[in-house]
Amino acid sequence: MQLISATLVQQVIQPRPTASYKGNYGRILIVGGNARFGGAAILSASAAVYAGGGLVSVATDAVNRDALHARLPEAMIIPYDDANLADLLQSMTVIVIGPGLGTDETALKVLNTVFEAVAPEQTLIIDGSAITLVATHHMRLPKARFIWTPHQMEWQRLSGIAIAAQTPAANQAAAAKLPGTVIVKSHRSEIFTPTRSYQNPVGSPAMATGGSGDTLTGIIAAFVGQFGHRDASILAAVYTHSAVADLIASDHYVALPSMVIQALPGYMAKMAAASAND
Ligand SMILES: NC(=O)C1=CN([C@@H]2O[C@H](COP(=O)(O)OP(=O)(O)OC[C@H]3O[C@@H](n4cnc5c(N)ncnc54)[C@H](O)[C@@H]3O)[C@@H](O)[C@H]2O)[C@@H](O)CC1
Ligand SMILES: Nc1ncnc2c1ncn2[C@@H]1O[C@H](COP(=O)(O)OP(=O)(O)O)[C@@H](O)[C@H]1O
Ligand SMILES: [Mg+2]
Repeated sequence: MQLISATLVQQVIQPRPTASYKGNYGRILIVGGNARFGGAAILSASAAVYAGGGLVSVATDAVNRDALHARLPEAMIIPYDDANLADLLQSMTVIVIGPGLGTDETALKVLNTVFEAVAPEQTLIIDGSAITLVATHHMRLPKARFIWTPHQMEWQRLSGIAIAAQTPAANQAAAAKLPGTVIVKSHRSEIFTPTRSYQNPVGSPAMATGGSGDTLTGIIAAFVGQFGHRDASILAAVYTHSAVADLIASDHYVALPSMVIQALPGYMAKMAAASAND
């Protein structure tokens, strides 16, 4: 299993071309946030904006509108039960579904809408409640460029492998049965692409707080939106999430998701400058 390195991150995060605009950096839709877990969608969307996503929209429970606008005016909003959701989905580069979505009937309906609308060239990041829904309802998967981001319990539900039996070899075999890339999150997350496996060498228990995984989904979405859907973009996103948290944890006991999000543009500027100096 190969370790992800800072060098790879510097290769991925390049200075932006002068002649570019928001349309060059990805159209991202975050689908999630029910009445109870609105914060998860706000964190995911905030991470996508602060990690450089060009245009970020959120499909969420209507009750989250004011909080999202107040916290993140850069994001656009649509209620996730709006009849126009299917049309909006078709214009996206990257779709994240699951942070705070919940697992009730509304959530299942929203997930079905996304599965019906998604096209093969679109990136679909499946996280949180959406993983639990796919696992419990044994849902048929559409054609798309999948990225799965289960924590160990979600991975147990999806793969059938008990947490204690989640060895790299067992995880790799189960990941190979799923389309796309699987990120099995833990204190040392493992990333399985269709052909290779990697481990994230950074990160700490300062990240062990609700919302850390929601934040990761937004960073992955922004990196794929800006730097293309390739293994390097996904690996660099995983590393960046933890490396930023490590910087914060050097003088803070906890690296809260909101703190990580705030620190993303500064970290990315340093990586881009390092890549420009190579
Ligand atoms: N601010 C918010 O609105 C937040 C909403 N969240 C959302 O809440 C929904 C439920 O997600 P949860 O992950 O809380 O619930 P889950 O029920 O999916 O997983 C939590 C359960 O798994 C167990 N577990 C074992 N190993 C674990 C591991 N390595 N990591 C995490 N759990 C492990 C826990 O003990 C617990 O019983 C998701 O949609 C999620 O996105 C969470 O992200 C927390 C923050
Ligand atoms: N002890 C730890 N060391 C390193 N990273 C951790 C640790 N605990 C949690 N993380 C990271 O935090 C994130 C947690 O994701 P998840 O459980 O989905 O959070 P949530 O759903 O609450 O947002 C993952 O990226 C995981 O790798
Ligand atoms: Mg999660």
